[in-house]
Amino acid sequence: MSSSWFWIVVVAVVVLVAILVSGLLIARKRRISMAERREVEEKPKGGGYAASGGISFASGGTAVEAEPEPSPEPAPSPEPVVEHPVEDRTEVDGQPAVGDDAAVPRDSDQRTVRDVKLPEPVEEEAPEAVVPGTVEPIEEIESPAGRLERLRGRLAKSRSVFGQSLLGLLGGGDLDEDSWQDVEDTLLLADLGAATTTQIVDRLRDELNRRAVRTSDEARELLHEVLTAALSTDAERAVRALPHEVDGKKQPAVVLVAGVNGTGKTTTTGKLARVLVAQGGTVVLGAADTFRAAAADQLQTWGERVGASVVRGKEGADPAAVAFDAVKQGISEGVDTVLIDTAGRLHTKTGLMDELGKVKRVVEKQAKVDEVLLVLDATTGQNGLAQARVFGEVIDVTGIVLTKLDGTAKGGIVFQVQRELGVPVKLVGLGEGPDDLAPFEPGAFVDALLG
Ligand SMILES: Nc1nc2c(ncn2[C@@H]2O[C@H](COP(=O)(O)OP(=O)(O)OP(=O)(O)O)[C@@H](O)[C@H]2O)c(=O)[nH]1
Repeated sequence: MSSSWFWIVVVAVVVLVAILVSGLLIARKRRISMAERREVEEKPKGGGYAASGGISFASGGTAVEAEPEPSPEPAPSPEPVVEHPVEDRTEVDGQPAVGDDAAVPRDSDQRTVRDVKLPEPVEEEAPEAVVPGTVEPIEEIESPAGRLERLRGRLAKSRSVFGQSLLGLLGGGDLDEDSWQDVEDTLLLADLGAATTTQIVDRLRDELNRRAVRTSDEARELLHEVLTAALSTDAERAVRALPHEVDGKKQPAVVLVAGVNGTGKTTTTGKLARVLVAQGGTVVLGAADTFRAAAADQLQTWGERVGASVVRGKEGADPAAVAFDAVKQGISEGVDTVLIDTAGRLHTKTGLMDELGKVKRVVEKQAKVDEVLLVLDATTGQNGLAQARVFGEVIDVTGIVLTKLDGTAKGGIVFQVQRELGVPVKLVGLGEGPDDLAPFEPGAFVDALLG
């Protein structure tokens, strides 16, 4: 019994020792595996790749002065970073967020031309000048160079839709049929008319292939050349408004200004008088618009302003009689130019159109009409062309004045008017101001269109 108890105690001790030893081994094994795992977790992310600094972003526009990025680390990043316009953005933590570009344009350069307000040209204060024979001081006229600069600014509207889209299309090199269709549409939308558009597109296609145009500068040069050529004419663009001699006696130049209502005849007559007087000429203004009393008053104001005498009749008087009197006075005073402002008339009213023919015939009883300027409002587009055709049948139009070019994105009407009427555009009206009249020069005009 005692020996059996002895063996039971021995076996129990052996089992206890075995359990203790294996428990120790398992515990040790577990400690090692946990320690190893901690080691793996402590490895740097990215498989051990360590960048030397933060990623630098730069805006696409003008370079902004670099500033070190604020960092939680004591040592600032050596890499320059671009200032980040946080206040302009939707997110508040200063970090890029998905889609935030779509919500807020970060780069002001991305704004379209339409959003930009063009600065008005700075008006220089005109010094006073005195016309010989008058005591009234009159304003000095802006130089022709200044007026051309104004043309550039005023045509900016046309430029944004016309020049820029054409340059965009052509500057890209080889054009597919869709792109050529876009070029054609742009020209038609700018009122160049079907015939002129076809001519210009054909020419552009030929030249684009021949010259292998690749850059926007080359495209601009080509466009400039083709458009200028489409505007050129053999006809004289000078306004015939200077005196000449008849039988050894000075004869004033007679200029008749015609057009439908509201195109800007009176304003153009006044502006023209201003240019002539500023060049030292003497002018008589004939207010042959006897339908609208205000028109004669308007011309009278212009006369006082520029130092020209005005001949006017009673309201409803025969316009031909007023025109006759104006020329008579001009001859007797020995002035250089007689400018006759006629009444606006609808080109569809045969009676009024006939009357215009009569004005010319009556005036020519004493002096030749040297220039018949037809004033067309550029904003009326194709309608202006229809007017011009009818006027051309009644009186011999010798020059076109295209007014209100400042108010239209369709400067292209110039091309059509000249091509279809065979009459040169001589002057362009660019606003209501006294100096907003400029000579028409194809090169300068195309320059302004293309920007
Ligand atoms: N923006 C702009 N306005 C112009 C231009 N030329 C004339 N105007 C304005 O067009 C309006 C009509 O001008 P008028 O000179 O009275 O026109 P009109 O042809 O004599 O008019 P009627 O006597 O009614 O036949 C006026 O408000 C002018 O200031 C121009 O080149 N640009």
